[in-house]
Amino acid sequence: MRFTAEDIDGHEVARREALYGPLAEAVRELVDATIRTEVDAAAVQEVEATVRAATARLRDRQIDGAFGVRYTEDGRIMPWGNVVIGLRNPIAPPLTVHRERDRCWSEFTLGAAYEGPPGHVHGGICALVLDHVLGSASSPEKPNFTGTLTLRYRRATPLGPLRAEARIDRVDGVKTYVVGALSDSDGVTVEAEGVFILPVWAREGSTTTPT
Ligand SMILES: CCCCCCCCCC(=O)SCCNC(=O)CCNC(=O)[C@H](O)C(C)(C)COP(=O)(O)OP(=O)(O)OC[C@H]1O[C@@H](n2cnc3c(N)ncnc32)[C@H](O)[C@@H]1OP(=O)(O)O
Repeated sequence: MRFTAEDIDGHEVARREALYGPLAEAVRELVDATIRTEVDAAAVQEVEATVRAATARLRDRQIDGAFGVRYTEDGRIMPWGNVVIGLRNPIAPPLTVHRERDRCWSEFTLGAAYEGPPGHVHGGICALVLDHVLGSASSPEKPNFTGTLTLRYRRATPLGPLRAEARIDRVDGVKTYVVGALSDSDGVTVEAEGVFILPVWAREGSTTTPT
């Protein structure tokens, strides 16, 4: 498991955010446009060549494998490759998760890239978002892992503006039980319950390391 310390200060973090955030946002727009475009064949082929050239340019220099979770010496976490919140991940909507004591919530919009049933969010994407928001609520600091996630899809979730929220129900040793929901403007679409578990290597007195 890749947790990496980066010896950089707040200014450097901000510089990288300002550099890579707009790139990821531009690629999100590209994904949306790729799904929805109706331009002619020549224009599609021209854009394909442009995109392939842009990808090759970025690959001139790249890391091996995934981004991992990086952190600075002053404790700032940079989960920039994360599929839900990652600043550098165009697949991430991305969510900004807010916290207040034992509750977390996020308001966000899911567009054409997240479609399952026509005009509606894919059920796996609902699970993805709820897993992350419930997991965030389960612990402000420690890296809890999803042990069990149970969902009840009450009605289809329309693409568009949505809200996910979660709160701790109870804590039992290394297990934190969390409840939450995904909602649109008409109310709850998906209910969720999760058991989040502190992995062995993060437990008090553990001498094991993340694998
Ligand atoms: C940037 C910040 C982002 C924060 C939000 C992140 C949210 C997203 C979270 C994820 O997506 S994590 C990725 C998906 N999850 C995994 O890949 C987990 C894979 N499974 C594991 O790593 C281990 O199986 C797990 C850590 C879940 C448990 O293994 P352990 O060996 O640590 O469990 P252990 O045997 O010590 O059991 C501890 C307790 O948990 C219980 N338990 C174990 N596995 C369970 C399970 N799967 N479900 C429910 N309970 C479980 C077990 O019965 C026991 O209960 P008791 O204390 O009452 O005896």
